[in-house]
Amino acid sequence: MVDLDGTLVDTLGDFEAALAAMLTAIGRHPLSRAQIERLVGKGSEHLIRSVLALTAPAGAQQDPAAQEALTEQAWRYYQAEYLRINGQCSTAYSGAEAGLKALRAQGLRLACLTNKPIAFARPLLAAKGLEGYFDHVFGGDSFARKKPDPLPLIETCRALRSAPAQTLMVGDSSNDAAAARAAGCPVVLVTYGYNHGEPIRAVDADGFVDRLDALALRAATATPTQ
Ligand SMILES: O=C(O)COP(=O)(O)O
Repeated sequence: MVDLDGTLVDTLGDFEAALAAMLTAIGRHPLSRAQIERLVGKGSEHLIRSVLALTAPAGAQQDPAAQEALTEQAWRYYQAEYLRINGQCSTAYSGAEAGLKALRAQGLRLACLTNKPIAFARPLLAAKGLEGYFDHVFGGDSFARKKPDPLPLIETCRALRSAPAQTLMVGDSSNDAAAARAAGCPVVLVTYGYNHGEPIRAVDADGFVDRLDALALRAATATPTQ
C-alpha cells in the first residue's frame, strides 16, 4: 500500500494555494511552503487547526465556541478552494508512475492509503493519471481513525486480502512508519517526501528508496508483497 502526499505526488503547491486563499478570506497572512511542509501528513482537520493556531494574532484570546466557529468557516473555505485547484499546483514525483506500473506488472495488488480526505484523493490521482494502478483508494475519512493509528492499514490489508506481515507500506513520514509498525506491516520510506520537516533517515523503517521505480526493481528480486 502506498501513501499519496509526499510519496506519489508533490502536493505542497496545492496546499499552499488553498491555504493562502483560506487565510486571506479570514484576514490572515499566507504561510510559506516550509511552514506548510511541517503540518502535512496528519489529515485536513489537523492541518486547518495547526494553521489557525500558527497564524492567530499575537495575544488574541478566543472563547472555545468562537474558535470552533472559525475552524468551521476556515474548513469550508479551504475545502472549496482545494477542490477547485486540486492537482493544478502539484506534480507526480519522478519514478512514481513507472514504479506503480512495474509493481503491477509483477502481479502485485496495490492500494493507495492517504490521510487526505477521499474527496481530494481520488480526483488528484485521476488528474495525475495514477488512479488506474490501484485496486483500492482509501482516504483519511474512509475509516474511523487515521494514520498513525494502525486501523487504516489493517483495513487496507483486509481489502487487499493480504496478511499485514506480507503487505508493504510505502510512505514518506514517521506517521506512515508508526502506523506500519503498529499494524505489523513492513515499511519502506521514500527519501524525497515531507516527514513533517524532519530528516527521514532518522525514522525507524525497513528500508529507504530515492525513487519508487527503484523499489519496484528491488521487489522484483524479493518476496511478493502488496
Ligand atoms: O495529511 C494529508 O492531507 C495527506 O497525508 P498523506 O501523507 O497520508 O497523504
